[in-house]
This record gives sequence, C-alpha cells and structure tokens, in this order.
Amino acid sequence: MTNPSLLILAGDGIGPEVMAEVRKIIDWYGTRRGVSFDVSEDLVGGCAYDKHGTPLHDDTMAKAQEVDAVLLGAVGGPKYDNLDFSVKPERGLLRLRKEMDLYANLRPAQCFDALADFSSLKKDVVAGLDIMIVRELTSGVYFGEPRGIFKEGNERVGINTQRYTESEIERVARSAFELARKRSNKLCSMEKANVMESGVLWREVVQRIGDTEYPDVELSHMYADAGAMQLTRWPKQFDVIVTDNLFGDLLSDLAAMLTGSLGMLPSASLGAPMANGRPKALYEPVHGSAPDIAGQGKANPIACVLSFAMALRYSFDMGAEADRLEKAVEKVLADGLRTADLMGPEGGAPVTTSQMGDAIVTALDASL
Ligand SMILES: NC(=O)c1ccc[n+]([C@@H]2O[C@H](COP(=O)([O-])OP(=O)(O)OC[C@H]3O[C@@H](n4cnc5c(N)ncnc54)[C@H](O)[C@@H]3O)[C@@H](O)[C@H]2O)c1
Ligand SMILES: CC(C)[C@H](C(=O)O)[C@@H](O)C(=O)O
Ligand SMILES: [Mg+2]
Repeated sequence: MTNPSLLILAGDGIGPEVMAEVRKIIDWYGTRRGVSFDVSEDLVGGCAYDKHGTPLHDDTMAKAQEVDAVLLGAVGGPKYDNLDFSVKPERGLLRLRKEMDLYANLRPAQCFDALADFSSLKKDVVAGLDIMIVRELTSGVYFGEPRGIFKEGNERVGINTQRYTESEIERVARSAFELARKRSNKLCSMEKANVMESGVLWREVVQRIGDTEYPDVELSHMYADAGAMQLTRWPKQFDVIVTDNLFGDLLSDLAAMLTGSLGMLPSASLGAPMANGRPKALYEPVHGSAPDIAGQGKANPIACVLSFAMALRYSFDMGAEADRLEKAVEKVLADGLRTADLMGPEGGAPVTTSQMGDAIVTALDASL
C-alpha cells in the first residue's frame, strides 16, 4: 500500500514557523506509530508571488488536486498589501478553496480547561465550550459576480455580489446536519433573512433539508448579527452552526477569541469525495500570517498542530490518533506551558514556538 500523501504549503509570516512544529509531529507518527506520509512542499501566497509572480503557480494547484490532503500555514503580509488584487497572497488561498471545491469549512472552537481563565469572557461562560462552525467556503460574496471597482458618473463604485444557488446551500447544509448527528443533534443556521434575499433562500433551503432528510436534528435559525451577540453572551447554547462565507469568516474569529487566542483554532476545508473515497481536503489554522510577531519565535503552533489532528480524523480515518494528538495538546496546556499569546497581563515566561512543539512531541511519547 502507498503512504498517504500530504502537500505542505507553509506560506508567509508565521506560517513556516508553526508548520515546522507540525513537521516534528508528522515525523513522530512515522518513527513511533509506523504511520508514514509522503510529504511534498511548495509555495503559496507572498512567497510564491516573489518567486513566480503569482500567489499560486499552476503546478502547485495541480499538485494540490492530486494529494490526499493539503496542509497550509498562512498567507499575506504588509509587503504585499499594495499589490493588485489579482496577485495578492490571499488570492492563492482562495484559488485553492475554489478549484478544489472545498465547500464545507469546519471551524471548531473548543475551550481547553487550562485556558478557561484566559478568555476575555467570564470563566463559567466559556469553560467546557465545544462548538463547531461550518462556514460555506466557495461561494457567496467572496466569489459572486459582478465584482470590481467601476466608474459611475464622477465617482468610483466598489461592487461585490452575494450569490448563493440552492445546490450550494443544500450541500453545505448536509455537511452541517451530518456533523450535528455525530455530536448533539443540534444545528443553528445563521444568515440575514431580514434584509437579504440570499438569506431568505438560505433559510428556506436549510429548513427543507432539515424537514426532509434530518427530521431528528433540532434545527433553529438566527440572524447573524444576533448570532454574534449570542455567541458572546452564552456560547454554550450552540453546538453546530452553519453559515455563509462572509458571516462564517467573522463569526469564527469571534469564536476563536472565546477560547483564548486565535493561535488555538484549527480548521478543515472539505469537498466531495475523491476516487479513493477520501474527501478533497485542506487543513489550516484560522489565524493569519501574524506579521507583528513573525520571525520572533513567538507564534503559537497549536492551531496548526490541531489542524493536522483534523487531517488525521477527516482525511485518514485515524480518529484514535487524532484524539491522542489533541490530548497531548491538552496535557502541555494543563502542565502550564504558554506561548506569549496565552499569557495574561500578569505576564510570566512564555515558551517559544519550537519549545511548544517539542513539548507536544514529548507528551505524544508519554502517551505510548
Ligand atoms: N488563512 C490565512 O492564511 C489567513 C487568515 C487570516 C488572515 N490572513 C492574512 O494574514 C495577514 C495578517 O492578518 P491579521 O493581522 O488580520 O490576522 P492574523 O490572524 O495574522 O493576526 C491577528 C492577531 O492575532 C495574533 N496571532 C495570530 N495567530 C497567532 C498565533 N498562532 N500565535 C500567536 N498570535 C497569533 C497576531 O499576532 C495578531 O496580533 C493579512 O495579510 C491577512 O490577509 C491570512
Ligand atoms: C486570508 C483570507 C482570504 C481568509 C478569508 O477571508 O477567508 C481568512 O480570513 C480566513 O478566515 O481563512
Ligand atoms: Mg478570517
């Protein structure tokens, strides 16, 4: 049997720093668990632009289509802020999502016990929190046409279009209902049906899929602005949330901070099954390239490490190994290890990115 294949696209800023820690964990699985991956690496984002004049070379896109899973670090940075939109680092990531047709973006927000004190919310509001945001990732206002900056009379007008077809809503709704069934059978759908036609359609379609295919799942609907408010008021009322591309972008950053730091939140972007039965998949932390701390050894690698745990679970059917890795992360946090983003105002001595990665590997060793 051939080894499962992984394409690593570490990207820009802290991307390569956090990915180096994931490499240690991939190596650990090879040497200690006999689970070897065929790993290849390539460029995405600003570093790809620097080399090729494009944030994602066609050859890299082709490789991404062939492998079992892609692991991505982060893209972007101030150096590229003034580039034309078509070659900005972020376009590389958006192209991967679109051409791999990764329509269901799973963004869990879990509050580790050891960090409950660290959230900006009160401890009892976040302790034990475990929610899953399913963000539609290949459509909506991110991709709708027309788009652009146009001349209209004496001034310019910027246009983006929110657009959803029924089938796009149906497939992401099914992903969310399936997840809800594996968790606590509760799904909340968020849109703005009070002001947007695309929201009206979204609500109707999600309700129909629920009524006809998932009558056992308790379905509720909420306007996305109220959803943001409820997520900060009492987040534990939610289990699975399904929402569109833009609202999902905002709500998942909000949910990340409930757990203490953006440096903690992983994600899985999944598409339709390939010929081998595995879904098309890309795994990446929710955070970006963090230019303010890049190159200083300060980045928290946990979001990227937990993204690899999601790969073990969703691409490679290794749920028990994913549990092992998540428990190893839990252990290092319980032991008090903190990167700088997890230090309170009282301060203390943070560990470096690399020390955090090493500690996770040591905890994995201890799990055997
Ligand atoms: N998936 C991605 O690649 C992705 C996601 C979001 C933003 N971006 C891009 O990243 C660049 C910077 O964006 P931004 O500053 O709005 O968001 P960001 O997520 O990079 O950073 C926001 C804040 O969180 C901190 N932070 C983020 N990840 C951290 C980690 N692992 N450990 C410790 N602290 C961490 C940063 O230091 C910063 O203060 C932009 O070019 C943006 O487009 C990329
Ligand atoms: C970098 C950017 C294109 C991306 C998005 O807006 O989707 C990011 O914010 C995310 O959340 O993955
Ligand atoms: Mg975002």
